[in-house]
Amino acid sequence: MTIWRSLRAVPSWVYPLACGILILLLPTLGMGFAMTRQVQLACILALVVSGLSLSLGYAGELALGQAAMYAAGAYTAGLMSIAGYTDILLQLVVSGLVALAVGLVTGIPGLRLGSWSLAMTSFFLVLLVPDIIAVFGETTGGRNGLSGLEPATLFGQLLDSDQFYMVVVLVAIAWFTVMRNLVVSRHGIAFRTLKQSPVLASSVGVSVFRMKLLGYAIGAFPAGLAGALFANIDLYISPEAFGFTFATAVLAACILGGAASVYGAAVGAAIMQLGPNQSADFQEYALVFYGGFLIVGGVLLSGGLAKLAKAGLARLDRAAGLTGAREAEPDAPRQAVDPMAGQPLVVDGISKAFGGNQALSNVQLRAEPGEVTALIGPNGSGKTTTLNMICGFYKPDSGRILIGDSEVQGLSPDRVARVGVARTFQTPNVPEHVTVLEAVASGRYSTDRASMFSTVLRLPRFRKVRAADIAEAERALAMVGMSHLANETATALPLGMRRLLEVARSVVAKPGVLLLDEVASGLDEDEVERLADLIRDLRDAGATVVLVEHNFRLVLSLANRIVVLAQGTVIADGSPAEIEQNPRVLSEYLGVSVEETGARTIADEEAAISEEVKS
Ligand SMILES: Nc1ncnc2c1ncn2[C@@H]1O[C@H](COP(=O)(O)OP(=O)(O)OP(=O)(O)O)[C@@H](O)[C@H]1O
Repeated sequence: MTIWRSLRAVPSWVYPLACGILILLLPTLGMGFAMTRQVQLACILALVVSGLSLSLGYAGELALGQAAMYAAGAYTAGLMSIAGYTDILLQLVVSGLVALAVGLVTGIPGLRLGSWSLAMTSFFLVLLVPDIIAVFGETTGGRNGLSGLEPATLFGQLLDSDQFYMVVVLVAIAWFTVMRNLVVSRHGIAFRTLKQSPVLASSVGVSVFRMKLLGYAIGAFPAGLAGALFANIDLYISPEAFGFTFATAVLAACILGGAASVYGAAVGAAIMQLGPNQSADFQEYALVFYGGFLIVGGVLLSGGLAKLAKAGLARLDRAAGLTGAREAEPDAPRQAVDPMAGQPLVVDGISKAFGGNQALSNVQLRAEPGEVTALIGPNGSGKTTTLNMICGFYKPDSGRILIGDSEVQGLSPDRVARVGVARTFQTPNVPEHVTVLEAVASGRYSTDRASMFSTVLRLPRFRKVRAADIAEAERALAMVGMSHLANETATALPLGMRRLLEVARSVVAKPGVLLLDEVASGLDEDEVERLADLIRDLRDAGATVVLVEHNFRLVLSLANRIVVLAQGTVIADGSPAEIEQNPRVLSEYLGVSVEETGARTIADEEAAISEEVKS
């Protein structure tokens, strides 16, 4: 176990890099031509599969178009070679960019239409590839294939087979480094968040359309690189290599290795290429095999080999005492809340109808910095619709919403988030496979931008933003008393902790307006008390807090101002003392009249009801 601990102390990127270097040296270790050719084909397949991982495993978009982008890359390189541009670096760059362009052009309509459209358009794109190649037969060689390619060169020097092998492996190492850097970054977390919940992603400032398109289009780039390398292996390409069977093989390798895993793509591709693909009989029945595997593997091997490997690692870590199921410490001390620059929120006469259902009519509400404004009302009265309207998930039919001086009605949710609105959800929404610290840091996506370019190259800008993300997330966790849970898996936390995590994620970007949607529901009394203290601290630090809550006693203890909704209209707006005595509120909210109850307040009524429930 000491050995295991020492091995785990080594940074995790060292192992795949060491594997890559070993593969690079295989010819010098005596590996023969036939085998090195298979290794090259495995690297090429791994590049294509890795592109699919990005869009399917990380951005959550099923798209089979990688085969078409692979073809685009191969034919670009092939035509360049015939035209005398044999430099492999030039071919790689141009083929990658052409594939990226194909990804962008084919991804935009598919993603605009939403739902399964990208899966369908990319599926048809793959089916069309042989026909497109045939239509441009004079240039592409049509169904007979493209021959007459010149051997690849590098800086004017002809590459022999060993040197070309090194190029293939180095390109694969370079791409997997890029992929790893992208995934281990705020963009990688944004992809995971998007896959889990587009609503959550947009509420932290991620543009869902842009991010999905980026996932699909960036995934096209390695397919283009793979195509350029493939064209130079046999110096001949034919349309059959890019058909539906290949697309299914890519999908099968992706599922086998684990779609949401950087190196799973390489493992899945290696197994496919060095295993079944070697048999001529298999080639004949490949589609049946892949189809069968996708059905069985999709069910039995969800998460792929990567998931099994992670489970094995976790078990060994536990055995070595490196991690342990840590008990939640609800009484861990909280740090003070940093000053917050809250903005006034004005909801000015918004109305919204869903078909014939008038969910909101002329709703007015105002929330000030340094105050808790509670929004209450019976089920279906329009509280969540009002929050969704403020966040940009619904567009009001009429009326205005102002955050400070900025009008936000009609803006998309990610833009509203960037103006400074943060929220928690009725059911805590936490992405899978991320740590508590990463989940909290994801709330800063719309602040301190670090481009994907600076991220994959680990430029100073990326390092600066990452340091700020970690520092702010640590402060937010200390503020909610969860510092000790920073490295735990976020989804493994109990409900109360996940609610606190959401509060931390909401405040980490110092929002102008903080919307808390039924944040106390499902919590026990101690947890509610702890949460109430936190909300008070946030209020005192200057935050503008809007609290949607059914727990009326909590509302009374926290709110500076209460707005009561019933059937989509504001029926009362005032201080807790005023609202508590308001006869209309009493009758609408609890369905009792003042005559029946004497001069009792809502809190009394709630207490009486909960007594009845207990007995
Ligand atoms: N997307 C939608 N499509 C159609 N109707 C909707 C939609 N969202 C909300 N509604 C309707 O709008 C009205 C207000 O619902 P809303 O969820 O805002 O109420 P609420 O006060 O938040 O209720 P609860 O306390 O149960 O969460 C309801 O009649 C609901 O059916």
